[in-house]
Amino acid sequence: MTEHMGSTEGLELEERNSLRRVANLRTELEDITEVEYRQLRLERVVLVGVWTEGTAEDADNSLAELKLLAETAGSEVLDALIQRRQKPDPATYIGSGKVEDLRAAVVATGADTIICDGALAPSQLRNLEDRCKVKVVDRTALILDIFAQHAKSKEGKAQVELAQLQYQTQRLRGWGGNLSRQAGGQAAGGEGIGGRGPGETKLETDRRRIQMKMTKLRRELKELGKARETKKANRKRHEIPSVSIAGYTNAGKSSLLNRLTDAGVLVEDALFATLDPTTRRTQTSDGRVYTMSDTVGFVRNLPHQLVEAFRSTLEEIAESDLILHVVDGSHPDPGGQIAAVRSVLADVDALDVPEIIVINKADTADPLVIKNLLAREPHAVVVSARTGEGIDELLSAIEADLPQPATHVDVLLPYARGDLLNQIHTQGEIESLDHESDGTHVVARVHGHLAAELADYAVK
Ligand SMILES: Nc1nc2c(ncn2[C@@H]2O[C@H](COP(=O)(O)OP(=O)(O)OP(=O)(O)O)[C@@H](O)[C@H]2O)c(=O)[nH]1
Ligand SMILES: [Mg+2]
Repeated sequence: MTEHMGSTEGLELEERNSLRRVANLRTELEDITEVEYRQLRLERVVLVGVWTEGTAEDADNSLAELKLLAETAGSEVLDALIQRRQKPDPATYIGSGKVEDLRAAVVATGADTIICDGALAPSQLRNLEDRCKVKVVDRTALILDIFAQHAKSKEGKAQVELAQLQYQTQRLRGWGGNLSRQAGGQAAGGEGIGGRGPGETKLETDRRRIQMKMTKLRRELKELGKARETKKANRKRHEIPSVSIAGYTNAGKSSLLNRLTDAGVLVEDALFATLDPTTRRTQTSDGRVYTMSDTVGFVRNLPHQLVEAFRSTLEEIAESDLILHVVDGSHPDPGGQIAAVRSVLADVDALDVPEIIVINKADTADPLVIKNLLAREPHAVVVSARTGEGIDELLSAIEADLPQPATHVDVLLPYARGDLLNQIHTQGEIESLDHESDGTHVVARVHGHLAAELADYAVK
C-alpha cells in the first residue's frame, strides 16, 4: 500500500530494522523503563475499531486510514476487526464478548500488538492488555509514534518527545502487572494489575524521571522558540507576505511546494512525511517577494497533546497572510478531510486567515467529486501537483489574495538610488515606471516603512 520514493527509503528501513532488533529483546525488558518499552516500534499488529455512527463506508475509511497509519509506523497489519455498537464499552472499548474474538485473532496471527481506532482511557487499555496478553495502543499513541520516527529538527524532536511523555505519564501501569510477567517470562500468577511490590517503586521512579525530562524539554523548546521569533520579526520588519500550505496528511502539500517553488522537499506516499516546516522565498509575476511554507499534515482527531506540542509551529499558520488549504481530490472523503483540517485551524485561531482551497490530484480524482467540492467551496482552484494542471491559475489566485501594499507613492529616484528602486520591485506593486533624464519616475503602492524612506523623493 505504501510506495516509498527516493533515497530516504534505505535509511528509514535501516532505522526501522534496527529498532525491530531492540524490540526482539523481550527477555531483557525488565532492564528498561516502561517508557522505553512503550516507545518500541510496533511490529505485527491487529487493528480493532468500534463503529458508532455514520455509514459502513465511513467505518471502512476509518479503518483503512488506521491501516495506513500503522504501516507508516513500520508495522505489518495481520488482521482487522470492527464492531458496531452504540458507544465504546467503558471497560474494554469493544464489547466483552468481542474481546474473545480479538484474543483469538491475536493468537491465530501471532500478533504482538493491538491498535484501537480511537482515543482510549488508560483503564480500557489496561483491561484489554490483561485480557489479550499483548501490548495495546490507541490511535493517539500510534500517531505519536509516527511523529517520533519522522521528526528531524531539534525542535520537532523535542516537541514530539514532550507530547509522548505527556501521553505516557497518564498511562504508566508499572511493571508489576501482566506486562512484566509476559515480558520477563515470570510465572503468570494471580497477582492483581497495576503494579505491586517492586513494580510500584519502579513506577514512581519512572514518574519522577518523566517529570524531570518534561521540565527540561519545556526549557529547551522555549530557547528554540526564541530563534523562531527572531526570524519572524525579521520578516515582519521587511513586511514580506507569507503563505502557508496546510492540509490533511498525504494531500500533496510538499509536492505542491515543490511545483510552486522548486523547493526539492521530500515527497512520499506515506502519512506525515513532513514534520519540519520548510520555507521558501518566491515572487509574484511582477517581482514582489513572498514566502511559502510547507507544514505538518493534519489528521482526523489529531491527538490533543500533539496540537499542544506543535502549537508554536501551527501558530505560524495563524500568523500567515494566506493559507493554501490542500485537499486530496482523489480521497474517498475529501469533505471530511477539509472539516478535520478546519477544526485544527480553529484550535490555533487560524480561521480568519484568508484561505484558498486547493483541490489536488486532479489527474486521478473523480470529476464528479471535484464538481461537488467546487459547489461547496467557492474559493477553490483545481490542480495537479503531478502534471502541473491548474498551477498557473493557482499562482494568479495567490497573487490576487496576497495583502496589497497600502501606501501610494509617486517618486523620482536619482539613478544612484538603485537600492530603493530594487526594494520597490521586491516589496511593492509598480503602477508605472519611466526612465527620465534625472532619474526613474515610479508610481507604486508600497508598505509604510518603505514609503517613509521614499518620502524625500516624492514628486510634488
Ligand atoms: N496522482 C497524483 N499524486 C500526487 C499529486 N500530488 C502528490 N501526489 C502524491 O501524493 C503522495 C503524497 O504527496 P506529498 O507531497 O508527500 O504529500 P504531503 O501532503 O506533503 O504529505 P505529508 O507531508 O505526509 O503530510 C505522494 O505519493 C505524491 O507523489 C497529484 O497531483 N497527483
Ligand atoms: Mg509533506
